[in-house]
Amino acid sequence: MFFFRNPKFGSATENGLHHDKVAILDAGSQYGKVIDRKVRELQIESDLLPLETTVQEIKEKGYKAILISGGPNSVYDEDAPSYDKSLFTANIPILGICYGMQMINSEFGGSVQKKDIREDGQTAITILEPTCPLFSGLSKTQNVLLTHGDSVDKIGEKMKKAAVSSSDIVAAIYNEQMKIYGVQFHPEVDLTENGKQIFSNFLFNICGLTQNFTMISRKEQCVKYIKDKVGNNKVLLLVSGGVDSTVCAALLRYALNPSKIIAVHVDNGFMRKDESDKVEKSLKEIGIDLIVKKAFNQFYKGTTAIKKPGQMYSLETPMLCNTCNPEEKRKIIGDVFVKLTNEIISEMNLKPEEVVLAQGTLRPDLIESASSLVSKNADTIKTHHNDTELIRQLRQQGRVVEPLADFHKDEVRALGYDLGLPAHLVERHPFPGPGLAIRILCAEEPYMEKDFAETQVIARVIVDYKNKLERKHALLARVTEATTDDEKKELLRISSSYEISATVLPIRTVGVQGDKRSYSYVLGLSSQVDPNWNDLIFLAKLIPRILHNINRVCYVFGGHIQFPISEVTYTHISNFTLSQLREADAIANEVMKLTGTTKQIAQMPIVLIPIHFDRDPANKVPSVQRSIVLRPFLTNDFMTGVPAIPGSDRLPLHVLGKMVNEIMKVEGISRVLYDLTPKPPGTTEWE
Ligand SMILES: Nc1ncnc2c1ncn2[C@@H]1O[C@H](COP(=O)(O)OP(=O)(O)OP(=O)(O)O)[C@@H](O)[C@H]1O
Ligand SMILES: O=c1[nH]c(=O)c2[nH+]cn([C@@H]3O[C@H](COP(=O)(O)O)[C@@H](O)[C@H]3O)c2[nH]1
Ligand SMILES: NC(=O)CC[C@H](N)C(=O)O
Ligand SMILES: [Mg+2]
Repeated sequence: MFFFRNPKFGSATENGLHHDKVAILDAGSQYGKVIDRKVRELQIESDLLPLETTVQEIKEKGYKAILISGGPNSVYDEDAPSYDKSLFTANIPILGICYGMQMINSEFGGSVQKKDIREDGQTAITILEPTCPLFSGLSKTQNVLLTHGDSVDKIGEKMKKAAVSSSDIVAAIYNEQMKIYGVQFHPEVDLTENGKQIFSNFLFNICGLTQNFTMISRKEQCVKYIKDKVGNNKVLLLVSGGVDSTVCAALLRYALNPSKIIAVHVDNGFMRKDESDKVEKSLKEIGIDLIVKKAFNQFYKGTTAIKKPGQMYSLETPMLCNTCNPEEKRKIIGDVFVKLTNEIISEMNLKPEEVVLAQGTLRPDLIESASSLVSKNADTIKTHHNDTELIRQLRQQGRVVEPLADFHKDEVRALGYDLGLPAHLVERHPFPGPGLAIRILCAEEPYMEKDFAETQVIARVIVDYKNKLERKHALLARVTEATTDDEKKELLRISSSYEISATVLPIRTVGVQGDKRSYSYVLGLSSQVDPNWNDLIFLAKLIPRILHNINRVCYVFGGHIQFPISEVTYTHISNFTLSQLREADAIANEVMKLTGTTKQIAQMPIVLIPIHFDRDPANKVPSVQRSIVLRPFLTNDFMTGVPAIPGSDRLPLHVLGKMVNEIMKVEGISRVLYDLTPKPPGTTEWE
């Protein structure tokens, strides 16, 4: 079976020494490749293998330790992915992460259950066993990333509880003699502050591995890969002007004769204000002449064939301009990109079989799209435009060149500098290929399921905790049972200081919880006085933990929201909505540029949502007003991240105030919102 180890990157080393190797068994985590990366950063060779890999194979191939990743499934489900049960008696040290820990616990006779509390985001855990070798050298309290809905209930026989979360959920288990360890949190991501130390404790102190694996220069690996893949063909490179495609262009230039490279920029009509002109100029500066293809109509009226679950055949979607479903929008856009490249090839009188397609695809694009290139068990969080069905078919034919497919954004930037690219290109904020089209939240009717009303009530109990406690509100237990004593104290303090309103918005956005896609409501918080931002950040972390159908929490500027919201403004991608969003996006970016804020923030999606606030529900005339969301986001590798806190060095309040005031002047804008949600549970983009 073709699996995982990216064959193009082999396992070559410079020093020719024997290496201790680690097997990473993949249960479908969003972070499998991040585990691999962290292990390699510690100079240990690793291979990402399917979860069902047998102990025999692991032994034959000489792996000295096993890491089991997280994954979207539940161990108690009948269709949970299978694995070799003798893993745990094979005398090979094991570290199970999240789903991996839940597997260990069940295997040792313990129980794993879906609890009322979910934990998604950075949380403090307490180490109960200071002598546990996994936590050697660490202080009692650790900030870690948790993202799970299932939790260990009864601890497995022979296992000892090593740590608990602030919600008193088991955070680590172990058996020191058997060298078997499980952590509910994710030591591989940046949001686990001492993750590297934990890996180092496991790999060196517990497994006794030797640190001597050095990869050959990644630049040289890329060059070899490009030469092999392109061979005697020409290469048509899709250049958005973003970081990845610019670095990819520079790599192709470094590896190939320029006459072999056709660089195409597509102006799909969803770019930012004046973006395509700027891209053409800046690529010229680094010696790349772009063919610019204007194709607004092709995208706007684009369709694609999609096979839905239960359907026998693929059916053609409606046109993009009539489509609301974000996954369908993404698939149409991705496929139109491919159709366009075919047109360009024939316009240039080239033979399709003599041209390969190059893209600046990165590791997270493939992980989130659940590409079989990276995992068999992963859930699709969102289909990136550069990994749609048509692209997958071309890949199978060996016609796609993606030298950066094993990289994360921060690694691409390092390579960009290595190739001599200027900082203003390397440090650009990412901008998704489908552009503004996936930042216009389209809707024809409100999303209000059976749970809408109850969710609204519980959200109010949370933000008005003090009063609801005094009046012994009927749904109080939903909050008290899901919170710790410290959190209850915080809620009491916050709700005593000033009045915060909570309004569920009848729209859906995409998120990621426990390695699974979520697609659910947004909660808007509002207040008459200026908010305390740290309190709001606390609420934004807590609320999705109690209300799992809320995957995003925003602050809504402009005083208390006047009425509950039960309608949406009919919204599709159109010239008008595009121009509204383009204007708001240009304002936010200009303010960031003028105030030197751009480099303090990793990315700042600006999103148009079909919500008209403060509208008397008695008014039956359809609304034409919409709102704008700001999403200032901090991250390195885009797999996890946190919102920038207003008033911090990252985003001074006067800068934010200026953005909000200016955006409110855009025609047809009702209010401006600020997305306070970490990833997980909210992804960077809303769709
Ligand atoms: N407008 C476009 N024209 C041509 N190619 C595009 C366009 N948008 C995206 N692509 C292709 O899709 C790939 C993935 O897009 P993505 O946004 O992830 O990367 P990028 O635009 O190169 O960098 P960044 O993540 O910094 O925006 C690009 O590398 C490029 O090959
Ligand atoms: O080229 C792209 N095509 C896409 O379809 C796409 N979707 C998300 N993104 C970018 O990926 C990063 C992670 O995004 P999320 O946290 O929203 O999943 C962020 O940087 C997003 O902007 C895309 N880039
Ligand atoms: N990230 C994970 O591995 C999640 C495991 C399991 N699906 C849960 O939600 O608990
Ligand atoms: Mg881009």
